[in-house]
Amino acid sequence: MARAYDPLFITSDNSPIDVPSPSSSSMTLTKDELKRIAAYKAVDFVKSNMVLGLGTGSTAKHAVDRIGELLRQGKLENIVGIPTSKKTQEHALSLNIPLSDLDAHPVVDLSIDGADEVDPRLNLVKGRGGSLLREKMIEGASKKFVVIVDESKMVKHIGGSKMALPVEIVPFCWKFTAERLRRVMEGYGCEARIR
Ligand SMILES: O=C(CO)[C@H](O)[C@H](O)COP(=O)(O)O
Repeated sequence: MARAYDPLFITSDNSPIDVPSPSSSSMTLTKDELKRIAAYKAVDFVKSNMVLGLGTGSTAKHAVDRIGELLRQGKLENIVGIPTSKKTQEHALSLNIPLSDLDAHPVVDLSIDGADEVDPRLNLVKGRGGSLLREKMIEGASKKFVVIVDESKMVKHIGGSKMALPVEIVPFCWKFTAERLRRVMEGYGCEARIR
């Protein structure tokens, strides 16, 4: 059962994992420190010889940092990362994490990423960081997907944060697609807007 820890962990087999509460000392952890603690915990799932999907965003960045650190220390070996964005690609390269793609590695052992919203049934909104398509491709090809979120991402229902729902479209005739989306959303109080 999920407890009110911040952050909360969930895995693709739908079983929430409790993370020990941050230090009980009087030290107050910032949101970014909590993200880092959660991200490091996610990296506990990483073993040598894995093909890893590397997520995008401020939370996933901590996981990539940790993977780089463990490789440098020799605690992890023979890791191949598949980045979900150009930004993550550059970051992983700066940490000397060997990279590949889905053509060369169509099966991914584990992906680690953040999310924008999570509902009680573990439905997610992802992609506000702008890498929705790559994330869906890489994380969809993964045997296991660890999602790292803090409490601010937990919503009663998808859309609960009232923030934009990302939809990635191809540039070709984008106005046509935007109009189709507008029609689909008609009556739901949404507007389709290009970011
Ligand atoms: O989906 C994503 C990128 O497309 C991110 O995982 C999501 O936006 C969460 O980002 P952050 O960890 O910075 O809050």
